[in-house]
Order: sequence, then C-alpha cells, then structure tokens
Amino acid sequence: MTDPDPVVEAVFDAVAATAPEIRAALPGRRVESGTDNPSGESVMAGDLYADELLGDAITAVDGVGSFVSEEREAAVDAGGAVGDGAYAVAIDPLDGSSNLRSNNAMGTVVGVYDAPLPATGRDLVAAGYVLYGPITTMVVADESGVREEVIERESIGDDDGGRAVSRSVVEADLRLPEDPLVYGFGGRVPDWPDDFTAYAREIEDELKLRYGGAMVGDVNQVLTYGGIFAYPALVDAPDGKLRLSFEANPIAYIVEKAGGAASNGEIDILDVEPEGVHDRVPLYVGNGELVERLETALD
Ligand SMILES: O=P(O)(O)OC[C@H]1O[C@](O)(COP(=O)(O)O)[C@@H](O)[C@@H]1O
Ligand SMILES: [Mg+2]
Ligand SMILES: [Mg+2]
Repeated sequence: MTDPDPVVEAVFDAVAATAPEIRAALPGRRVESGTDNPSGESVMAGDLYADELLGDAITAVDGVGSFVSEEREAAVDAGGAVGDGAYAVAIDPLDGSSNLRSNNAMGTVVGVYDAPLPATGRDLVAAGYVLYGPITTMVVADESGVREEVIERESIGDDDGGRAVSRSVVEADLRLPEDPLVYGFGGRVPDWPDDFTAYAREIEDELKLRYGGAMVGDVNQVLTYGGIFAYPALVDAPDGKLRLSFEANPIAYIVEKAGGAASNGEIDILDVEPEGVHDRVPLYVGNGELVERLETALD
C-alpha cells in the first residue's frame, strides 16, 4: 500500500468541502446562464457557479500548478510548474447539468494529472467524482485503489459558517461486481452506427436498462451493480459527446482501478492522444468482458 499523496488528498479535501455548497446553491440555478462553453453547449447557471467555487478551492491548493475546466477556454495558472512537482487538475464542474431542470442526478468529475494538459490518461495520478444523488457521495481512485465516501455538512452553526464537512468512507476497496446487471447507452438510437446498434441489441437481451442522462450517475450504477455505460460514436458525431480530459479519462481511470475496462471502441481510453483539451471521445466503460465484446463488435 502506497502512502497517500498529500496534494491529491488536499485536492479531494477541497472538492469535498465544496460539494455541499454546490448542492445547496442548485435550487436557484436551474436556468440557462446565457453563455456557451468551449464545446458549444449552453451553460446553466449551476454550471457557472460550480465552476467558480471549484476553481477558487482547487487553485488555492499548494501543489496544484494548473486548473482546467470544461467551462473555460484556457487553463488557469495556479502557481506551480506542472510535471515538475505540481499537478494539473481538470474538472467537469457539473456533469449532467441538463438534469437540473428535471431534478435528476448530477455530478462533479475531477482528474489530477502530472503533466500539462492536453495529456493522455496515463498521466493521471488520481481521479474522482462527486455524485449529487439522494445523498452526496464521492468516489476517489488513486494508485492504491478506489474508495467511496459519504459527504455531509457537519454543522450549520454560526461558528464555521456552515462549511464544516464530514467524510465517511463507506467502501474502502470498491470493486466492479463480476456479474454484470445494468447498462446505459447515450445518444438517440437512430444516430447510432449499425455495428453499435447490433451490439446494443445483444446487451438489451442480457442486462437491465438504467440510463439517467448524467454520466456520473450512470457510471456509478455500473460500478455498483456491474455492467456497461457508453456514450458511443454517433453517425454524425464520430467522436461522440463526452470530453476526454474532463470526463472520459477520469472515469476510465476510476473504473480500471476498480477492475473494469474503458475503451474508445478501439483502444484503452487512457492511451488516446489528445489534440486539444476540449477534445471529445466515444466512451465505452464497464466490465472487461463487455468492453472486449464491444471492441470486437465495432471491428
Ligand atoms: O442528454 P444526452 O444526450 O443523453 O447526454 C447525456 C450525457 O451528456 C452529459 O450530460 C454531458 O456532460 P455535461 O452535462 O457536463 O455537459 C453527460 O453527463 C451524459 O452522459
Ligand atoms: Mg459532463
Ligand atoms: Mg459539465
């Protein structure tokens, strides 16, 4: 067992401390902000708020040299030299924010890289996500494995401004169950390529559909019950929808550390070479056997 990296721990302390604040701020931020992000998608008020809070909290961590967000065009210089003692932290501040209006699950995704971005997922030293479900949980993966914590506000007293947060580890060694149960595939079925549709038809016969429209929630179901999540290549969008640096790489890192696999349809997600920090990539992630079958089906 390797000792925890203090910078990684401080990053996830910052994320955990921010999570209840983000959650508490959502009720008044279920509307569009009027701006588009670098991926050309409409930004919700909740996206902007989460991005600001997390940006402030993460850039304040000693040992973070650079902060990059799905909602920002350029990296924020946080002080240290990335790759030379400092890390680059990439976030999707609010994942699944189209679920804000319908009050369904959402998340925050975090990747800690030891190389300047864009970098491959092999440069991740840790990754995690917060899931704003009926309870707030945080899953963190690093070299030593994957754990799940429950995050709660400890007190709403005046002394601490309501900011004290407790973290309880509820699963110290999270592993993907061997027998898969659920699947969730994004995109409109008519937009799926024929080879993926054929694969989906097989999976529909074997597993139970669970799709909530937030990658973090859908992947968390796969981690809990076993199965496969995909946001596939689409006929008119061969790179799919999800972003490599902020979404696919951190999720691939977590699921692989939990004993599963992640692919872009051809190779391990973690080996995909990015051209830019906002690149998109198809993502197929879950039990190894299901991901291998998918790769064969897309040959
Ligand atoms: O609405 P669709 O097409 O099902 O897309 C859902 C996917 O888009 C996302 O919401 C994209 O993430 P953002 O909300 O961070 O842009 C994923 O969480 C989810 O898997
Ligand atoms: Mg997202
Ligand atoms: Mg987002």
